[in-house]
Amino acid sequence: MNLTVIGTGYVGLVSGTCFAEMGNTVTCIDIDEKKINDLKKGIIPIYEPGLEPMVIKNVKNNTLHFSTDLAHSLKKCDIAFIAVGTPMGEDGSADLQYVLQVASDIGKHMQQKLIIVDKSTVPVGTADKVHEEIKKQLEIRNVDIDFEVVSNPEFLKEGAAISDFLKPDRVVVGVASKEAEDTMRALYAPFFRIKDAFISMDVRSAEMTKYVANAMLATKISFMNEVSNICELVGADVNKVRIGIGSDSRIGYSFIYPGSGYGGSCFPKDVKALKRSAQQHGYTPRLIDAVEKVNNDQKMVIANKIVAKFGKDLKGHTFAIWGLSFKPETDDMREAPAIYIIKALVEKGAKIKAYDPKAMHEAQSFYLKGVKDIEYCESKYDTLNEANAMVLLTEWKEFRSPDFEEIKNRLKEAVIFDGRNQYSNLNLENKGFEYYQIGKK
Ligand SMILES: NC(=O)c1ccc[n+]([C@@H]2O[C@H](COP(=O)([O-])OP(=O)(O)OC[C@H]3O[C@@H](n4cnc5c(N)ncnc54)[C@H](O)[C@@H]3O)[C@@H](O)[C@H]2O)c1
Ligand SMILES: O=c1ccn([C@@H]2O[C@H](COP(=O)(O)OP(=O)(O)O[C@H]3O[C@H](CO)[C@@H](O)[C@H](O)[C@H]3O)[C@@H](O)[C@H]2O)c(=O)[nH]1
Repeated sequence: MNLTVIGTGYVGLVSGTCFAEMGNTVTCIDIDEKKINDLKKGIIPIYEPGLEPMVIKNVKNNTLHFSTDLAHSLKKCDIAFIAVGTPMGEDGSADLQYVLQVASDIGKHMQQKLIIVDKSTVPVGTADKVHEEIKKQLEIRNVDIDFEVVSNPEFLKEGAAISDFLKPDRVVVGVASKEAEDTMRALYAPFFRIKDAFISMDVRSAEMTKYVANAMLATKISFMNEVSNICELVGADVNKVRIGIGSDSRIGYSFIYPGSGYGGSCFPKDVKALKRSAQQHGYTPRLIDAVEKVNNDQKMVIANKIVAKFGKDLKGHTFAIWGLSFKPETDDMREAPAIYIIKALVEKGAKIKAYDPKAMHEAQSFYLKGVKDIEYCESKYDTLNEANAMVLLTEWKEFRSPDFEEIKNRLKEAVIFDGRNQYSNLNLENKGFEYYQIGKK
């Protein structure tokens, strides 16, 4: 098929590349000219394992193209995907301005029958708004072209985006016609070599499914974080409790890791948007509200432990931060707990020495820009010199089994704050460390 993917960010670039990999001819469109020019030169704007070689291969094979010219791409197109951002608006609801701008652009330029697929995460009812906007533009042009708006929310995780897209647990598609369903089924058929996981439903239910999936996962995390705080008070070990409950197949092990709270470009904004949607319909969501509140507090648990150990005034103290991105295997720092924790420590007078395998540029140039007293180091060990403690915030693989003798030799005091419980099994106290983790005293 000939596909146009509009919005070449995490979702658009990964989806477009994977569709090309499966034999389709794809044009990825963006309004960011620099991004498109870079991509044409083989420069990939994000770090995502496996993405770069796949982009380069498909560009070489002429199956993947990058352009800013939507009108041209729509001339020969069977399906157009909308994959632009839906950031948090001022009142917490999803900001639809980019989605509706794209709808308007499609309406201005489409030439023949088209399926428009909404891949961005959007509130229930957005497909109707996209439909209206396209229809409005067609009426202005005084043309009558057949089209359908389909919902196809994306469930990929950053850091594992390529494998999630190529081997999805399921593909959810919201359609109004059998024809659109058949086309979407044919597009995704090559992704289901082992087991058919294509789920079709009505458009509104598909739109809702995306928010509910993210809110459910966020709920599991906040629940475990709340449990971790109780564990500390009653003298239990959350790491053992996690294994104890996860072994029940009804509960399962996934997404019950306690830590410094969930971050990223999705959970924080999508939980808020679902809450806002409910409120707009006159319902006060209590559980979803609590999920958000627990998460906001959880980001500060490690900072509070540091204050409890070193005092409220952290002047003259230096902390070695290991990990800045919101999770491992990505350079994405959107809503990363590290932003909040570092700012809280600096506000109390502390100096920071930070290292992250991939996210230092993002931190320096944007997310922690202007925050004084941060030194970015070339390696994890370089952060430790003159530091009062090491603070682990992202569980990158290279942090998993470090040389603890080296850590002890370099630190001023042998103190570790572990915001992701990476070393909970290692008996660091026996190695001479004062060790603080989440959910165990
Ligand atoms: N990042 C994820 O892991 C993930 C996973 C699943 C779903 N989602 C959802 O997918 C959507 C996109 O997220 P993202 O992380 O890829 O966003 P992103 O910010 O990385 O990328 C969005 C891109 O859209 C471009 N854009 C904006 N307006 C445009 C226009 N009028 N025409 C063409 N391009 C335009 C921007 O320049 C940008 O490159 C969001 O709704 C998000 O919630 C994201
Ligand atoms: O047990 C866990 C699992 C995750 N996290 C945190 O939760 C956040 C989100 O992690 P993850 O879900 O792995 O990454 P995302 O890339 O944000 O992916 C989520 O958000 C995407 C965007 O909507 C969805 O497509 C994915 O299905 C959904 O997992 C991160 O800060 C993690 O550290 C925990 O604290 N404990």
